[in-house]
Amino acid sequence: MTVGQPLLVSEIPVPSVQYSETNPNRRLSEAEITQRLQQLSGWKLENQTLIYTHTFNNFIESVNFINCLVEPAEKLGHHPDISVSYNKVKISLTTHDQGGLTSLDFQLAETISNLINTFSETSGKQCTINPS
Ligand SMILES: C[C@H](O)[C@H](O)[C@H]1CNC2=NC(N)=NC(=O)C2=N1
Repeated sequence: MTVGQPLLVSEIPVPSVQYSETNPNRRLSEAEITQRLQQLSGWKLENQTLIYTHTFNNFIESVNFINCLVEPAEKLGHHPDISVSYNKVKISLTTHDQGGLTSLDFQLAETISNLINTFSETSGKQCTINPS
């Protein structure tokens, strides 16, 4: 990754394999959620939803960051709910099909945390979506 260049999303660390399982779409128990949440910094739990709010410098950065979420979401086949208020982006993750949290939410949360860290370190503050 080159500072000043758009961030190539495919360079972002992929979700860890520690939660990979035969059925990542299985609804997790309360105990599993509590355990997994401990390893996820900055996210809070509200009504079977993982929530993360990040403050950027301005609206352009907020929108650019949301664009960075397209590729990982499409790759996982799992999509965040997003709200934007100028420089604040609120990301909510839950598995709508299951009516609760699954491994997919934790995988996506981890990816998003990695993305935010890398995004904030690059002066380009935008992502290039890998066409492949
Ligand atoms: C068919 C398709 O894969 C499903 O509808 C996926 C799409 N993305 C999704 N994203 C989220 N967050 N929850 C889902 O239940 C969900 N379902």
